[in-house]
Amino acid sequence: MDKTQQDALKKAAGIEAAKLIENGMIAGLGTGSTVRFLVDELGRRVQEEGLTFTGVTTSRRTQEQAEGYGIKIVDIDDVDHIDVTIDGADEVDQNFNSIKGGGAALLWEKIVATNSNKIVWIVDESKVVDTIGKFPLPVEVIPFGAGHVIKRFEDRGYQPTLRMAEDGKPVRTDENNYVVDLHLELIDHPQDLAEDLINTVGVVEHGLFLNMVDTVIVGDPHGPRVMTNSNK
Ligand SMILES: O=C(CO)[C@H](O)[C@H](O)COP(=O)(O)O
Repeated sequence: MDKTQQDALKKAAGIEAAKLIENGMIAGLGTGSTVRFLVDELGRRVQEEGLTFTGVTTSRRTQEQAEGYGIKIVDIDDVDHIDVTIDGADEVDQNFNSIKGGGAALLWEKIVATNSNKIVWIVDESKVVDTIGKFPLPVEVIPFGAGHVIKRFEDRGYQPTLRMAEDGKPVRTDENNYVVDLHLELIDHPQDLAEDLINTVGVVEHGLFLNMVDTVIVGDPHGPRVMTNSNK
């Protein structure tokens, strides 16, 4: 699949998901290129159809895009609930285990998702896999002592790399932390890995989102299809 085809599938999933947002809702808005299409469509509905809703965003990038359309964005601590969060994902398997954080927004994404009544992900079909792990697993790490955390990951065979920006400096998250990507190829025991990572001092959060999502809208050449998680 080339990028144009992939973008068309991302866009179709984003437009489909935008239908879930109704007047008066509080909606979590994710991060990434698929979510950009979602926010474009929500912006269109706000401007052309008079849709009114309040957004909580998972990154400053999404906040800027949404506010550009006149969508009201508030701080997560200014709302007592989030009706639904719509976000992208990097990989998702049939058990609804997923890797997120390709866009370095995993920490806010997990906080917003954890505080949402319903979680929806929008992906193109290439993101649906048998077993997660081919996509490098992002881990958000405190800069102080990050070299030692990376060394620990190396010792455990996780094949870590510090994510670098185009300016040659480490990528910084919205919380000013680093992102370390683990090149694991196959994650057979995601729960064990998640526990190991979160118990490593210096790790703030990891990109394993295990059985959190309710619905995945998959951009498919035959039209968006829905995967529903009945085991959550
Ligand atoms: O987790 C994310 C950002 O941290 C994104 O949702 C994920 O990387 C998918 O991005 P895209 O829609 O660009 O493929």
